[in-house]
Amino acid sequence: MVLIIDDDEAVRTSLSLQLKQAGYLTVSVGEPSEALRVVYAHRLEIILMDMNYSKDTSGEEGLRLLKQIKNITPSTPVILITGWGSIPLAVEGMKAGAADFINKPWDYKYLLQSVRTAIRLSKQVYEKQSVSISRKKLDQQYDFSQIIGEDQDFLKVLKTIGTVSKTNASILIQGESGTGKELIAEAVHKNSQRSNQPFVKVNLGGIPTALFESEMFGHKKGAFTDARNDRTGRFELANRGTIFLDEIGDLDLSCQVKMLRVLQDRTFEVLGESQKRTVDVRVISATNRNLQRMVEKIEFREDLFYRINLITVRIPPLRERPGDIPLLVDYFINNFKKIYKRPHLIIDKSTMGWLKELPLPGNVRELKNLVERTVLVTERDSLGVEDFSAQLQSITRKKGKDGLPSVGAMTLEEMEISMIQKALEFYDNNVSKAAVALGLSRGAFYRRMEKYNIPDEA
Ligand SMILES: Nc1ncnc2c1ncn2[C@@H]1O[C@H](COP(=O)(O)OP(=O)(O)OP(=O)(O)O)[C@@H](O)[C@H]1O
Repeated sequence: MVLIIDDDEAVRTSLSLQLKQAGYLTVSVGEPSEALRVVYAHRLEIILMDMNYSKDTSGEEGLRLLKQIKNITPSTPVILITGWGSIPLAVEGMKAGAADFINKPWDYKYLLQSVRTAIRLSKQVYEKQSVSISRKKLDQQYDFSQIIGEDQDFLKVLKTIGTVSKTNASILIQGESGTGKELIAEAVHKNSQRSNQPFVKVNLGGIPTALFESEMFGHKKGAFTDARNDRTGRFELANRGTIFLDEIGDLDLSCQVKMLRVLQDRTFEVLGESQKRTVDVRVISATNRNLQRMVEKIEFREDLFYRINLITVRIPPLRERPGDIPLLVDYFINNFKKIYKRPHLIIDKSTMGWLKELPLPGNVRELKNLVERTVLVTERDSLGVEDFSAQLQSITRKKGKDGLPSVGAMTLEEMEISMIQKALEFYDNNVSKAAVALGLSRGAFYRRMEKYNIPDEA
């Protein structure tokens, strides 16, 4: 798919028409924030983008957007298109990673040639990289023993974290729910020089704002009414080791300031104590939200964003790496053989093929739960499509007396994702109608779509 970004509707329409005629699928947007949403949600062949989005004709906005895109998806080629083309801007754009630079009004033939060349070159680079990343080689260098996957995009993630694990660089792990963010964070720690020191996980989404400081920095007895004893904060517990800040996108603005302070100078104050304490931690953060977009909407502090993402990795959702599904299923089955003492469990090839086609919005976690439930419920050792599909239905359709799935069948988040997808399907991707049906405003509905990376197909 080709993404076209231009604030001029006429340009979007004519580019889209010309590319469609040449056989490309296109999606067009009018402003940078929308563009980033598409970049996060889709795998794109190429991006064609304007350099100016307001009255300012310096091309600065375009350069900023280009850098953001390259940060998210370095391998996707980007062609810059502008009516104010100038050599210095072209040079700046190429330096920032653009594949080509075209002036408006463009020549149709040249445009197509440029698009084709950029796509071909990026494929060649991709293939070269594919050859160079081998799972075997990575396993010789690093300990990724609990992590299954051979997809090239996934291996790129492993290669990056392997390379940076020995440094103290802060890492931001982005990915949908259940893609293995925590597993990757643990692997960074395991492969670092801090591996013998603590790895402390904090679920920031689960800490009420009022308790944030006491939880993160600790308190002295009597610091506030309920402080009956001294308490050690998470940062101190992680001293000399790694702190894993999960769901960092859920932190509210007041807590973000406090987090920024400790991350900036590695000092903090225990509640009820006036002296500052120093801590030595490596910081790994994770989120399934689009932080870049939150920064634009002033929901996430830009300074904190830059502080946590010296290195960013995006774990591809399972639907982008279906080839890993059989490997994961085999791995889970082998584990369950031991755990449930069923040494003869097997799955035939056609069942594996069927599993590969499943949408699995809950990613690896959903697949693991599905396999486990099927193993538990099926008495036969040979597991077939009907056994898995019965369990799938039991998640999506089995209702308790009260009309809800049975407890343990689904997490609240999985239910929310399923309901949003169902409403979109029912209303033929009409977001307004789907939002009303679920009792949400359009904005709130979009925020959830973005949170769960549900693409806007309208
Ligand atoms: N590549 C993988 N190989 C083996 N197991 C995996 C892999 N990825 C994920 N898992 C397993 O799937 C489950 C979910 O993984 P994890 O908790 O790391 O996901 P997450 O992205 O942190 O999820 P959330 O965003 O909901 O916190 C875990 O049981 C984990 O061990």
